[in-house]
Amino acid sequence: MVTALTIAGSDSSGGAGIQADIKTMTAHHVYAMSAITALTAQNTTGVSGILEVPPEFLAQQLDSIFTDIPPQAVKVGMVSSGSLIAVIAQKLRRYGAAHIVVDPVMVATSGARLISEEAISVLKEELFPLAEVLTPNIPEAEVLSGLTITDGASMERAAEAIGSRYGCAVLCKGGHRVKDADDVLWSGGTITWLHGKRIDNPNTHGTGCTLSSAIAANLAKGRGLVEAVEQAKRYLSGALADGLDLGQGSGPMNHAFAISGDYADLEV
Ligand SMILES: Nc1ncnc2c1ncn2[C@@H]1O[C@H](COP(=O)(O)OP(=O)(O)O)[C@@H](O)[C@H]1O
Ligand SMILES: Cc1ncc(COP(=O)(O)OP(=O)(O)O)c(N)n1
Repeated sequence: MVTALTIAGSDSSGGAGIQADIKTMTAHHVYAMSAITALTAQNTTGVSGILEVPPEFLAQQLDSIFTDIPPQAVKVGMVSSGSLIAVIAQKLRRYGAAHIVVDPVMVATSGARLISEEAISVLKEELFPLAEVLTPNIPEAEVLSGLTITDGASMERAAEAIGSRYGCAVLCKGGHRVKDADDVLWSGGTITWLHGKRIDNPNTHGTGCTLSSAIAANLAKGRGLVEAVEQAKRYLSGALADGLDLGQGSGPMNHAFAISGDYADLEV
């Protein structure tokens, strides 16, 4: 079975973070493993608390995983401190991890800040150079590139600036656009637009986590980057279009939209 690992924070409401990643990888028939960086007390209306794991314990989780079931791809999500990022980079290097997707999570939809200022510089120095692809949303791409993004051309410029600086591909996500949901991939000097119809659904909690873990699942299966991103976007759009409506704020998507869940006729 194809295997993948998510290194991210736990979302108690199940729509983002580790929970979204495991659901997404499972929906792709990929065996999902996790290394938890922090617990969040969170629901669809906001984040009320964050409890980071000690760096030594994150290291222990990563050693346990890599020495037993090596993942064929790794997704890195919320990592709030520089010391945790340094541990991740050291372990990914040591074990020669392949197909690393880094979602530079900074702020949740609800407005909660999920990374410290010092951690952003460690992210850039230690983790970005190991990544196959980074997946910033528009505000994150602005922070990382130092450019203002107002349209498709400036999304392309920001993706190129980040990608050429850190030597990896960059998917600048367009969920924060108004009329469409077009994302742009910059990879080795080539621009590929992934056009997405804007779905009229206010429940977008965890879209970024879901997209990045779907990309990791597809890379783990051996797909090339462009195809992995295209397939991931298709999955994300399906989960969003399913129209799940839970909670009082920006709710989660239906990660299981394509799974029947009916095993009555299964012969065992
Ligand atoms: N309303 C929407 N309709 C269709 N796709 C969307 C919508 N909102 C977000 N997306 C898609 O979800 C993915 C995550 O994007 P985005 O919301 O920008 O990331 P983040 O969750 O990190 O802020 C992207 O592929 C984006 O185009
Ligand atoms: C534990 C945890 N990790 C990440 C996020 C942010 O999720 P993301 O999909 O990037 O973005 P939003 O959907 O929240 O905009 C989170 N909330 N919790």
